[in-house]
Amino acid sequence: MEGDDNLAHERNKAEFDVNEMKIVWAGSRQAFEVSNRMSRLVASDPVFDKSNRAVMTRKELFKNTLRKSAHAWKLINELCLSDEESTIFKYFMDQPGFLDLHWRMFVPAIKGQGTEEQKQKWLPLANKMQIIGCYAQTELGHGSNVQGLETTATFNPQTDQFILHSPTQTSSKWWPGGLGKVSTHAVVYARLITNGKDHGVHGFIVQLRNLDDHSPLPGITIGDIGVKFGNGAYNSMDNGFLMFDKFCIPRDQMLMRLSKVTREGKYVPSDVPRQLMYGTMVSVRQTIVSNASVAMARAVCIATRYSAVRRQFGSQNGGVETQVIDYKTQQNRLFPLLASAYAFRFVGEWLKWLYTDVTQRLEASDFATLPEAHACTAGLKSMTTSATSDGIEECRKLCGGHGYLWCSGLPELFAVYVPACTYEGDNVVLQLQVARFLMKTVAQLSSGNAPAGTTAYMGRAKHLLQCRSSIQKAEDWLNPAMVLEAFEARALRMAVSCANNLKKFENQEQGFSELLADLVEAGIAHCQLIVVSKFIAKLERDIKGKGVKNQLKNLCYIYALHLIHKHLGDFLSTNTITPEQASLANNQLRSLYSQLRPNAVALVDAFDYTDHYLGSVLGRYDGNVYPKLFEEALKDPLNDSVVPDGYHEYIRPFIKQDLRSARL
Ligand SMILES: CCCCCCCCCC/C=C\CCCCCCCC(=O)SCCNC(=O)CCNC(=O)[C@H](O)C(C)(C)COP(=O)(O)OP(=O)(O)OC[C@H]1O[C@@H](n2cnc3c(N)ncnc32)[C@H](O)[C@@H]1OP(=O)(O)O
Ligand SMILES: Cc1cc2nc3c(=O)[nH]c(=O)nc-3n(C[C@H](O)[C@H](O)[C@H](O)COP(=O)(O)OP(=O)(O)OC[C@H]3O[C@@H](n4cnc5c(N)ncnc54)[C@H](O)[C@@H]3O)c2cc1C
Repeated sequence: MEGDDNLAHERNKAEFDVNEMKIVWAGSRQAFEVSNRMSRLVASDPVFDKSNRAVMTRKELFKNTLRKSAHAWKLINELCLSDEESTIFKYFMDQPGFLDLHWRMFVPAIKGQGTEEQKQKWLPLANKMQIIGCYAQTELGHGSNVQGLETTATFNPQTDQFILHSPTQTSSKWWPGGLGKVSTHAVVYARLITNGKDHGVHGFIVQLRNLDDHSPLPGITIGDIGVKFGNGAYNSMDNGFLMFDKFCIPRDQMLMRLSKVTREGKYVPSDVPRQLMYGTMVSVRQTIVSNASVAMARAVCIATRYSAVRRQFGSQNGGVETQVIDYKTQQNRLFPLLASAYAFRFVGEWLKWLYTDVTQRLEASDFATLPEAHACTAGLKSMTTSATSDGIEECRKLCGGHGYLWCSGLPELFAVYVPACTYEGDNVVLQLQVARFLMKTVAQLSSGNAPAGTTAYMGRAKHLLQCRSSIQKAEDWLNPAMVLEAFEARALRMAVSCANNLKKFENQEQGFSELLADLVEAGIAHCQLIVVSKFIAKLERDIKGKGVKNQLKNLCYIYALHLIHKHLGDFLSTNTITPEQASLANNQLRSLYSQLRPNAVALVDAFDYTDHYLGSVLGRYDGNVYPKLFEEALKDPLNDSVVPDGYHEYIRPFIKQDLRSARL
């Protein structure tokens, strides 16, 4: 059977309304319409071609990214795209570049931390891209430990200026995207010093380059930090370094919405939590969770379509071979990833709601939910990006040898995606923030304060610490209350176990250091509970379309039960379930895989990705894999000539046994 016949046959088997599922995936009919229109607008424009990124030199790749960015900006203006449309348009451009940092970090940092006057001055320039900005926080010596940054901003009352200085090599800014070659400005984080006193890290708007000829301003040393992981991939981004040599900026360029420095040099501390200074990171972490579902879906779409096209073994007497998607091992690796894509989509929707809610509360000076918002954004960013990076790599392996080809789309996707485990907060460091939050919540349980939000379940500690799961047969694992209870009991018991172990240490910080590995596991268990509970909550909503809810139910329970299988040690060692109940979960999982199987291709079609966005010969909508693999191979520059360059110098001497003449 040809690839296109395979996929057409798969699509005919679907038991649900794919068009309605597309709307559930997009979040609303309107969101679907925008996403569909923007992705096709990008795909139809030859400037956004991505086919030769792997064979471009770094300079070519970078210049091509500038070209794409300029073209995108021109189209956004000509077509009067809304903010929502232009964000999605840039996303489907699928080209990491300075625009990401300008719009996602520089502009939000000014919006969140600038005074009204500062916003009035800087935002119109930034919104029209008359200045281009980046987010310069990380230094050569410190990234995770923000309080350990070394760059100084010393107030000089004589000139009413701050003097920015990099006192050591390790204080050089290192990593900011867009800094190396493009940005004219940056929001720079530096230690504020007034009257010889260090007030800790604060944000400043700093001009870096001359607006006429783009040269760095005197007192500024700046450049790109060099080639990063993978061909093409994130190398389109100019991650940069920056050093200040007593560089002066006016006082009104300190971001002063939170704390201030007066004309006399008096420091006026913030009367709101100083952590609001970290607000830009919280906002980006929230969007990274939604992006995780997109990246996971992209990899899964490629692996699912290819698994339906690919056949190996199983033929008798020359008949058709088995589609590899029919092997239970393939399903056991692939279907949980498909379920994870949907799970991350829905938790991303919820996190967006939570973030909007906390933002509105902060505007009304209600800071009560800030720790929860920080824990959720940090923990879910960590959990979903780790799972997605691993998932993309698993999808590559699911595609066998061809998955290793650049044109499968998976190596580049992995190389672009994997730094998400590090940027915007290292995943272990962020998960430890969740653990701290959990330890505080557990410590307060005896005080009578009922925990709220995502830790509300801890208020039922008495029950959850001693309950035994009442699962008796495999179908019980489709009971939402029973599944939730298992995840709640496991998460609570792991957190309480850490808290009890902490008590054994006289010094709590030392205890925390000793127990770091267990604390991370407790944080992950809590985050997995959040994802499962938000998926279950989604099923309780009104979901339209023939068979759509049924498919979502299958995916939800596949997500939950595969986690039980993967983290069985946690569930058994906390006595949350018995080995027999675990075995029933496995039986149920196998049955769910069989139910999902005929719908697999339609479930990835529901992502509505264009072939342009997927960028994969293996994941093509028409399944026409083999002829296109040949086409791609023939395009490789090595195939430009039949006899390769270097033949006469380095190959012929071997064959003719005249190695003395080889030019070594
Ligand atoms: C194939 C091609 C595909 C192409 C695809 C293209 C698609 C593009 C999509 C792109 C998507 C996104 C683009 C993003 C681009 C990424 C850019 C990356 C940018 C960066 O990385 S910027 C730098 C980020 N840096 C960090 O994240 C640093 C991490 N560290 C910290 O955040 C903190 O320092 C900390 C570790 C969390 C805290 O450390 P510490 O405890 O020492 O901190 P403090 O003493 O300052 O605070 C203590 C107190 O405060 C609480 N707290 C900490 N942070 C926050 C917060 N943000 N909000 C609220 N509260 C906070 C902390 O919990 C403590 O509370 P406690 O006292 O214990 O109650
Ligand atoms: C592609 C990319 C883009 C980036 N873009 C930007 C940008 O635009 N702007 C910007 O300012 N920065 C940017 N960064 C920097 C990024 O935010 C930092 O690299 C990140 O915050 C991690 O910090 P680090 O590099 O100092 O890691 P480190 O903290 O040095 O981590 C090294 C190891 O130590 C472990 N570790 C560290 N602290 C602890 C602890 N307390 N407990 C247990 N383990 C610990 C970590 O888990 C990790 O395994 C970017 C980075 C990358 C890779």
